[in-house]
Amino acid sequence: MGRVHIMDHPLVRHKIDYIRRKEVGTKEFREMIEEIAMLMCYEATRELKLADVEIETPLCKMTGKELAGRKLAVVPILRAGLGMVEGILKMIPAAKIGHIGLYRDPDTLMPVEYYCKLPSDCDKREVFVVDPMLATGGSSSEALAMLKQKGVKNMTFLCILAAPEGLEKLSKDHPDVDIYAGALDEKLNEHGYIVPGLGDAGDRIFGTK
Ligand SMILES: O=c1ccn([C@@H]2O[C@H](COP(=O)(O)O)[C@@H](O)[C@H]2O)c(=O)[nH]1
Ligand SMILES: O=P(O)(O)OP(=O)(O)O
Ligand SMILES: [Mg+2]
Repeated sequence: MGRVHIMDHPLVRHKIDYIRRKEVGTKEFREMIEEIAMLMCYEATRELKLADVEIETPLCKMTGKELAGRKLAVVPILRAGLGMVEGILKMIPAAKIGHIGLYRDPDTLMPVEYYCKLPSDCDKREVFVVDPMLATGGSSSEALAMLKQKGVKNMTFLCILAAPEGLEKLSKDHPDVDIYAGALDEKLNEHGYIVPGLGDAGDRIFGTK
């Protein structure tokens, strides 16, 4: 059964509540999304497997540890997920990157697919799927389903803000996937926006509004 982890680190909380402010501009918003993603990645990789490795320090030989097991991939849901990629790569620089393009139809709130390009060996990798906003859960649930169709079995989903509705849908549709959320907000409004939220993450990251 996948687990839901709501971050409780003071740095994450401080940074999230900072960028919620409507006066925070594109440059600062983008930089802080990256920093939050980096901190969340640190937590979400806690259970990666290690193996022994023989090394030599300037003083002596020792048995050290190195990452072992499955290789990693990061898959942002376009566009907004792109804002989290650099932060995650700071922690796991060797990860490969796939892209899933989904936009949310403004009337139906249903996800519409427009792009999918994944590493060819994605099915053998541990995949971190990222989108800053888990609102209705439609986009992230669809993205995870697309990845499962390509044979991916090991996935973790990371978002910066989650609404209760999205968390419920995603954990019901994909009970095998661990979910990490920077903060859990109160509700969705009638347009499917997270409240209190931070607005449209894609527009704030790319300055398109
Ligand atoms: O407050 C919000 C809510 C949503 N978004 C964008 O929508 C999708 C996720 O919406 P779902 O309803 O969960 O499919 C996400 O990719 C965001 O780009 C937002 O920016 N702000
Ligand atoms: O989910 P949307 O429609 O908000 O997409 P984008 O991330 O491109 O703003
Ligand atoms: Mg958007």
